[in-house]
Amino acid sequence: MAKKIAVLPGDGIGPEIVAEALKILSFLNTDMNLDLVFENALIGGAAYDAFGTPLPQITLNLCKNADAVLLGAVGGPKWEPLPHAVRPERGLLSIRSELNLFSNLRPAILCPQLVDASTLKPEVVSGLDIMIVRELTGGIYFGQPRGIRLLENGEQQGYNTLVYSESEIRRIAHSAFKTAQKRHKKLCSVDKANVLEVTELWRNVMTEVGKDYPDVQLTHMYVDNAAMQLVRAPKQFDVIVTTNMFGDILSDIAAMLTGSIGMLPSASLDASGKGMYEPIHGSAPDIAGKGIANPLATILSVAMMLRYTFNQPAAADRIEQAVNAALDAQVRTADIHSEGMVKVSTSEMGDTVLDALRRQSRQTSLQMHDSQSVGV
Ligand SMILES: NC(=O)c1ccc[n+]([C@@H]2O[C@H](COP(=O)([O-])OP(=O)(O)OC[C@H]3O[C@@H](n4cnc5c(N)ncnc54)[C@H](O)[C@@H]3O)[C@@H](O)[C@H]2O)c1
Ligand SMILES: CC(C)[C@H](C(=O)O)[C@@H](O)C(=O)O
Ligand SMILES: [Mg+2]
Repeated sequence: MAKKIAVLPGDGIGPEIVAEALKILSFLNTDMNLDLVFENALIGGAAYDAFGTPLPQITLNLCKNADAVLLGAVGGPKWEPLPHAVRPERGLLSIRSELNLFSNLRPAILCPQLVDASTLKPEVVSGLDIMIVRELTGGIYFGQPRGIRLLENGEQQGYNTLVYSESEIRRIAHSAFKTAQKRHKKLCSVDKANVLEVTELWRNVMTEVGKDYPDVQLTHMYVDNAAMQLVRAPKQFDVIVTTNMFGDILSDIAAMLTGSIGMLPSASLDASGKGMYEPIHGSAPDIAGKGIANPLATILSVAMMLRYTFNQPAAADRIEQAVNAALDAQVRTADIHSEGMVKVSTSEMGDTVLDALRRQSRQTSLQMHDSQSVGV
């Protein structure tokens, strides 16, 4: 049976980068008989403008009935005056929560061609390959109570609540340990257990779950130190597991180690492996509509979709190889451009990746032809 992908372009550069990712996915769908079908829906500010809510029921139903979701980005200055409950960002939080996408994988990999684009010295970053596992449906993003209230003395007070239950910590811990087992078996849990009781519980549960994974070396680090260590010596990390808000911040830091926030993809998974795939960056209002956004984070998110939800590692490998080939061809969007490279637009970058995929197909059919000829 065909597998359905819900496509939510969102706001700002969202539609521009999703269009490039769909070029790639549609080509592979035909080339590799993946049997995928696509259906679009509105989310974020675009949904608010059409329906008065950032997550309309029709979008939610589509996503619940889909096998995977591809999302661009949401938000922008146009919707900033709105009350929080209907802001574009709340649509994104609601879909993550409604689909139970508690495990957010954010790989920070430095492509060798972009060593010069990294903010760090080559010897500090070359070969960088770390995975941030961010808890995505709990913590301060969702804790109640929240709001802004009027105090008796007449001043306003803003408040949010950082809460984690043992079961929420335990499930992200298992997800992180399993991720580490498939990599270099090193897991660093990042918290603020010296100050926040909730993350003392986080640390205790991580340690307890760690007993089920004796092959994984577990360490703990405070978040302020982790931010510093990511910039000082990022290759000390293999897998990092952390809370919703700390993961949000640390992944933007890690993005710059890879050259640009436009390079970092993500997978947000539920317990069954169903997932939503999106770049970690936002709607980039400052460059929206200019055709200069980097689509590679979204294209690489599609590779994660093929690997994690559709169990198509060969198709995922092809995308990653094609992205490498595009970088080898020295084309660069503005955010990763450096002297001597060819500056390209969003769609030209997508086309270059597509050309590389086409070349792979031709090479494969030539090889098949050659081996058949030899057989004759
Ligand atoms: N997942 C999401 O949908 C998501 C993530 C982050 C921020 N946001 C929202 O996006 C809006 C803008 O937020 P922000 O400016 O803080 O963060 P942002 O990630 O949108 O942009 C930060 C900077 O990075 C640049 N940038 C981002 N993506 C890029 C790309 N693909 N190619 C080249 N440059 C890129 C932007 O031009 C900007 O200078 C806000 O409304 C915010 O809430 C949404
Ligand atoms: C837009 C916002 C809700 C979102 C988050 O904080 O999770 C974004 O920053 C991200 O990293 O996906
Ligand atoms: Mg973020």
